[in-house]
Amino acid sequence: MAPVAIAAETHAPVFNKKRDGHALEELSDAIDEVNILKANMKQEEKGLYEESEFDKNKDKTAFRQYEDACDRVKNFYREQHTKQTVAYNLKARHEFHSKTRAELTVWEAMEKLNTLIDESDPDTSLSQIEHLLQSAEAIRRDGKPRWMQLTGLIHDLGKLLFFFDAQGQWDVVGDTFPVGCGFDERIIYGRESFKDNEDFEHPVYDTKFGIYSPGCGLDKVMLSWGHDEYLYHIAKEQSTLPDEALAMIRYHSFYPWHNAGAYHELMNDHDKEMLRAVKAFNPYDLYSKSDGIPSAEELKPYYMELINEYFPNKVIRW
Ligand SMILES: O[C@H]1[C@H](O)[C@@H](O)[C@H](O)[C@@H](O)[C@H]1O
Ligand SMILES: [Fe+2]
Ligand SMILES: [Fe+2]
Repeated sequence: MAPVAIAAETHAPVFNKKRDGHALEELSDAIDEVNILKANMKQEEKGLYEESEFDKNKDKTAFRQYEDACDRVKNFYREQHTKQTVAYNLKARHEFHSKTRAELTVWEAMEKLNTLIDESDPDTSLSQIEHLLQSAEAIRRDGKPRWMQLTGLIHDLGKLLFFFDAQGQWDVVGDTFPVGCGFDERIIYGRESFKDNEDFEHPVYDTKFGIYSPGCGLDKVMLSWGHDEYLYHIAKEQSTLPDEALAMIRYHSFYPWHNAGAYHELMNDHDKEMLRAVKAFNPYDLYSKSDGIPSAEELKPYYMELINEYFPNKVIRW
């Protein structure tokens, strides 16, 4: 018997490159399509303030332990609390409004951020794109509104500042606090950590209301300059995100306010409503840091659609 006939009788799986290669390609295209459809399936949306499942099983005592933090974090805050002054704040705001630093899509901005490791953060050493996707995915899994999922995805994009006008990380990352009124004990490492700041014990800037007045509203208050303030201005001008989203962006690092209850006497009625929104956002930012690492490539189609929904111009002026 000829060898060819034996192969045919035993049905040996002979790979035919032309025929089978094509079938494999089609199969892999079909799998890609199913994945994209799955990612795009719109879930039932829950309300912003509806009870959340997300942080129920998180050990909250495992986060933000600043007394036990490493020197990298302690040194960061010593420098930040020394250099964030009224004078610097005015200068940084002026510089911000004076030019466009770059033109990038939201996704390109996320990719650019990928090399930055945040020195102020005791809870994660992941790259920023991973942290952004973790936050967005936690919000999405909980069925929260689409605009909030997008807010999770972009909330730290202001850290791009580091690649533009920043003087280090101290004017980009870390918790925020007001300048121009008294440094509150509830800021990380307390008042003592401001002793080398030129505004410390200043006759106006370091008094309870300083340059502000009771109930004046946080819009009038200069928060220390960094990623929140920077992205807030960009999102306010270039997106259609609602006020709650803008507040989540502007105040998410203002822990002395949203977490420790400081500076409440500066709030107006609108701020009281916004405080609820910021508090609803916070667990997804903080506790998602211990979740698994999401795959940017797989999630990209879903989030691209969200980005296009709220940023009418594809290219953002940074
Ligand atoms: O270290 C972190 C980090 O920089 C975050 O992006 C910021 O939002 C937090 O407030 C801060 O504690
Ligand atoms: Fe942040
Ligand atoms: Fe964050």
